[in-house]
Amino acid sequence: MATCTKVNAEVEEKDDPGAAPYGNFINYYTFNPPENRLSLIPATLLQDLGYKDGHQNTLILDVGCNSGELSVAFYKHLVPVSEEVSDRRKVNILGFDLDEILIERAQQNNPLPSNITFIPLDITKDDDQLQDYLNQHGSSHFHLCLCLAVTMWVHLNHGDAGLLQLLSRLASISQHLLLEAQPWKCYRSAARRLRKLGRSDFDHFKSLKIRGDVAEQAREHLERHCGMEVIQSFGSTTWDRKLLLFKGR
Ligand SMILES: C[S@@+](CC[C@H](N)C(=O)[O-])C[C@H]1O[C@@H](n2cnc3c(N)ncnc32)[C@H](O)[C@@H]1O
Repeated sequence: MATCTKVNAEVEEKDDPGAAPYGNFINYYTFNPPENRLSLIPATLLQDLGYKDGHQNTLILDVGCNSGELSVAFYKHLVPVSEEVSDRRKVNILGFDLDEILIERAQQNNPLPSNITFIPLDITKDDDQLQDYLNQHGSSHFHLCLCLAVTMWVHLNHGDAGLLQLLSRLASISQHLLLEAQPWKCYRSAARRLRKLGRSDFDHFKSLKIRGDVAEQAREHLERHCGMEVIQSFGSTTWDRKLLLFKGR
């Protein structure tokens, strides 16, 4: 319990979470630094998934990348600076977020613009940009998709159907999916924060049928309806959230 509540307390002090109804906190990485997740993910992940030896081009998608710090740190974690330039060219990340200001910051601070691209995009809207990116890179899918700390925001703002559509869409364009779903206690905290600010509740909070163990229900959907299966669990983050790796069957 402590982790989520602590974070929420910090958020309440540092900025106005009511102004971040999509989880688009302006200083997210000051209270959840990339290391919190990266310490659980092996630096050999791409080799482990069979992507580095002779693979032409490895494409990674970072869903809801906020200001891009985790995308950059993830890239550096998996592709060490010491590697040959030709190897670096083979791994590309596309990070996107619905918040254009966060994406501008990500673009301005991007240390590897030939490998990492940031674009503004709302995943709940039909958009050709992901397909365009895949076409440009001559691939029919992303090899690895990161969906970290995003599911709750799509769920609260777009309901059960929105959450399931998000998972289905990501499964349809990814070979592997690394998922960190926020647990139910975070939903309650997010809704409480909004109420405390005198704003109306998230549109869907009270009517959600997917509640309780959200990560488990996300897993069931991916396995039963999207042709994916869990191949690894990287344990739980310091915020008590599971990091699950799925693979398309
Ligand atoms: C809590 S932050 C997590 C950032 C990052 N994924 C991480 O784990 O470090 C959630 C991010 O998801 C973004 N987001 C929420 N709904 C989205 C949507 N429909 N499309 C794209 N981004 C979205 C928010 O703007 C926010 O930056």
